[in-house]
Amino acid sequence: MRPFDEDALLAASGFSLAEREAVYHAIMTRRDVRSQFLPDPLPDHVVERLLTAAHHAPSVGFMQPWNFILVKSPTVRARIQDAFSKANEEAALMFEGERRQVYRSLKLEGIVEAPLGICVTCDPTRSGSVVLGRTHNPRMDSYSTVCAIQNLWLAARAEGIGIGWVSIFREGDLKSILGIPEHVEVVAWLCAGFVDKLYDEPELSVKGWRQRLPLEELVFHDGWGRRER
Ligand SMILES: Cc1cc2c(cc1C)N(C[C@H](O)[C@H](O)[C@H](O)COP(=O)(O)O)c1[nH]c(=O)[nH]c(=O)c1N2
Repeated sequence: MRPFDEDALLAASGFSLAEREAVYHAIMTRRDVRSQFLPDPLPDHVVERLLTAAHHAPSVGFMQPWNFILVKSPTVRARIQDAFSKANEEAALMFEGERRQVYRSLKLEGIVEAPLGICVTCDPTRSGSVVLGRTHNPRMDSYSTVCAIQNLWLAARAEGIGIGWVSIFREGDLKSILGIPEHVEVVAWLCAGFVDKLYDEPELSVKGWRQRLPLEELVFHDGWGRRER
């Protein structure tokens, strides 16, 4: 049994205290960015670091189903924003009354403001039809792609780059604008750009849309709903 002594745990991790704190700092201060993007272009070598972080994510059967479509073209980004606007109007109508008003007041994308868009896709055919670990749940390839996105998001935080995930689209619109093959899934449109400030808390929480749930309500022991240890 490992001792629960903090110094021993740290020594066993192979991380210095500062390194460990840096990991948690990136996790706790990462934010979804919609409107604080600076216009400066992102240097290619920094984008390369973000993509390398993404590419080191875990993936089911090590299938690495992702692709990253880097979109700098303002014209293409304007078309993507049109696709968002159409879907966002449909989305607004799904909320009732005052909630619809609040929804309409939220800024939910920075597609044109951010100097780089990254469309992250998942190719379910990447390593044949039978994939180790995906045999009984085909969604595992999408989950793997989401792991890559989270790696990129955290690396971006450490680089002073904000990321905003936009998902309010009809997938077919993005596919036709970007020429994505039918069998490939669009997982995310990420807005990326330098930021000089970030919200301390999720913007949706600051703006009263929804608050963070207490962790203890979400943790069960030895079965669904069991809160006692
Ligand atoms: C799969 C997925 C899809 C979306 C998001 C996230 C994820 C994980 N988020 C961002 C989301 O609103 C945000 O993560 C939460 O509000 C928590 O805030 P922080 O990320 O901690 O700042 C998001 N935000 C937004 O403004 N427009 C969007 O379309 C989406 N879509």
